[in-house]
Formats: sequence, C-alpha cells, structure tokens
Amino acid sequence: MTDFAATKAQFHLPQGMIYLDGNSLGPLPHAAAARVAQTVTAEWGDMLITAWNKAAWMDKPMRVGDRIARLIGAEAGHVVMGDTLSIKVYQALASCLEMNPTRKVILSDTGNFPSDLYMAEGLCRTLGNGYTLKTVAPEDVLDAIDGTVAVTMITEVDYRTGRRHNMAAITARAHQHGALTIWDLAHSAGAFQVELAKCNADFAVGCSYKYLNSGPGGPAFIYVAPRHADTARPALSGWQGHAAPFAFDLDYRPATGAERMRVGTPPILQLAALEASLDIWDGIDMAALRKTSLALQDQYIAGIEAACPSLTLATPRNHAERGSQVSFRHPEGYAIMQAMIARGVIGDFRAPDIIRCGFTPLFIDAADVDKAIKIIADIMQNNLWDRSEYKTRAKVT
Ligand SMILES: Cc1ncc(COP(=O)(O)O)c(C=O)c1O
Ligand SMILES: Nc1c(O)cccc1C(=O)C[C@H](N)C(=O)O
Repeated sequence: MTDFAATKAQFHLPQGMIYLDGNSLGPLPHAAAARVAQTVTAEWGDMLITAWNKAAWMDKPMRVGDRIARLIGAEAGHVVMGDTLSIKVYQALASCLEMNPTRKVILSDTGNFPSDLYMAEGLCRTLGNGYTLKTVAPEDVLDAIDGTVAVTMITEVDYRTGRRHNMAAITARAHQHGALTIWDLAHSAGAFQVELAKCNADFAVGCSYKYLNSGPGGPAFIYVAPRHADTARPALSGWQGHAAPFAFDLDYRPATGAERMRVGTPPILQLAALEASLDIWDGIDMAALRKTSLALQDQYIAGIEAACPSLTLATPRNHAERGSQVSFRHPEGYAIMQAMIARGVIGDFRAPDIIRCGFTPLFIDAADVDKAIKIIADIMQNNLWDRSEYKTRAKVT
C-alpha cells in the first residue's frame, strides 16, 4: 500500500497553502529542483555538447515515455515525449486523417479543451477538400459515431466538469464503424490508471505538467498503438523523427515506432524535472491512488453540499464517470475562487461559472480537504467573496 504521507513530504508545498490545483500545474518535487540543478551544472555546464552522448540526452524522450507508459496502460516503446500537447494533438490528427483517407469528419465534443478544437479546425483549413470538425454534446459522442467519421478526438476527462468518457465503449464503437481514435489524457495521466492497450486505443496524447509534475511548459507525450507505429506518417516530419537524424539525408525517412513522432530538439531541463517526479510515481500503487482520490472527492462533495447550498455540483456523482477533480457551479464563481485563493485554498475558475478543484493524493490528504471545506463554508456563509477586488478578472484564470 502506498504511503501517501511519505509522498507528500517529497513536494515543496508553501506553508499555509492548500493546493487543489495539481490537476492544472503540479507542485515542485524537492528532487526535481536538485535534478534540474545537477543537469544544468554537471551536464550542460561540464559536458556541454558531449552530454547528448555522455548523459544520453538524445534517448530521453523514449526513456521517459516508457516510464509514463505504465501509468497509461501503454506498451513499452510506444510513448514518446516532446513539444506541447496542442502540437501532439495536431500530429495525431494529421496521421489519422491520412490513415483513413476516404473519410472527412473529425468527431469531438463541446466539452473538449478549446485548443484541441482549434488545432483540428486549423488542420481542416489547411487540408481543405471537405475536411470538417463535428462537435456534439459530450453525452452524445457514442451515438454520433457513424460511417462518416474518420477519427474521434476526445479528451477523456472534461477539463471543466470532470466528467469522464467511457474509453472502452467509444473506442469499440469507433472501430465497429471504421473510425480511428485519439484520446487526450491531459486530465487522466496520473489521475487514475488508464488502459490504452486494453481499450485498443489507436493514438493518445497528454501533458506532463499537471498530475505528473514536470513544471510549467513540461513536454507532452504521444502514444501510437503498435499496430500503427510503422505506418502512421508524421505530418510534422522534423529531423529528430528521422530514422537517422545524423545522416543528414535530404530525404525524410521516419524512424521506427513512436519515435517518428519526435520533431525537434528535446527539452532536456524539463525532462530532468519530469524524471525526478517519475521517481515518485514509480512507487505508486495506482489502485490505492484511485481509491484515495475518490475518497477525497467524496469528502469534499459531502462537505461542500452540506455547508454551501448555493453551490451546484457539476461533476457526476458516479465514480466511474469521474476523473480526479470536482467542480461546482455558481454565477459568482470567479469572485468565490479569488476569495478562496486569498485564504490559501488554490483551485481555479473556468468560465462561465465553474469552481474547479483537483484531488491529488500524492500531496493532498483528508485534513487538507477538511480545512478547505471550512474555509469555503466561511466564504459562502458570510458572503466574503462579495468584494470588488475579487471581481476584476486577471489575465490567467
Ligand atoms: C485537454 C487539454 N488539451 C490541450 C491542452 C493544451 O496543452 P498545451 O498548452 O500543452 O498545448 C490542455 C491544457 O492546457 C488541455 O487540458
Ligand atoms: N497550460 C496552462 C497554462 O500554460 C497556463 C494556465 C493554465 C494552463 C492549463 O493547463 C489549463 C488547463 N489545460 C485546464 O484544464 O484548464
């Protein structure tokens, strides 16, 4: 059984802060600061360019991908790190459309993170020729899959409501109708055990700076199912995805497997931070993580519903339909979140009315949730959010 008190001690958590936003930007593992410092001085500083070989920098995107593979139920050798998630969404989409050339429809849902939709629209515009993005309500995705769909592009856990799609059912239906599947695991990887191979997923993408704590701007990952790994053609065919980058051929020849989805130079310092975080993740029993996450969520839901009747639960009550975050709605959600932040309870607001908190057992425990509930109850019962300074929107919410 994982000792979560021990994992909590491995993070830098500012005194007096209850950080319920590890679902958006994970906190700093103490070891990550040390690992980055070591990479800067002992590798970049002392080895300079020889570190690409001596410190095996060049292999890091695949090596780190393998460590994430365990958390997402992927086969070893089929996950690679690099770029931002938006870029990885674009790459996966472009490959899928090319692999299913008689279809023109990308199917997604209105709960998807806008960047995914923007990337799809941009790709359709570039391709022209009738390619379109179709979005339906999240509950209607399954029924909307038909013989016109080339690929489904679904974020498994809705960034606002925390509603979780049924990956197995959607993937099975997509395959029955001849469509490919792309799963965005931004709000899944590190939130609970994902089962990509068992669900027969085709492609998946996700980020490392949320539950996986790689720090702001940490690289994304992409998964390509083994059956597609040597046929999917990378649209962003950069030299690092070439079979022999240092042959400097004038013609592009993709590397074997997921490695072909590399584009350019890997972000070594961010990968060093991620490796330190993954040392913590390596010891985590994912079943224990899920059990604890659900217990914390249930504690929070019960406490808030009992003390704050004006807040409406936006997250499904059914455990199977949830990720690791809980959202409540209130028309003054922005001001309420600012009042919470002023009292040291950090979550975030998502327009138009969502008060979102993430439950991350690696560093949040029942005592933290209890304190957060008491603070939110005080804010709501005494209208402490009703101050002009809490109503002015900041650039980043
Ligand atoms: C579901 C989802 N997709 C895409 C993104 C965009 O990621 P990035 O900024 O790394 O491109 C995010 C978060 O910002 C996200 O939550
Ligand atoms: N990536 C972010 C950023 O660069 C700044 C602020 C927030 C983010 C986020 O990750 C937002 C996040 N995807 C969300 O679910 O809202």
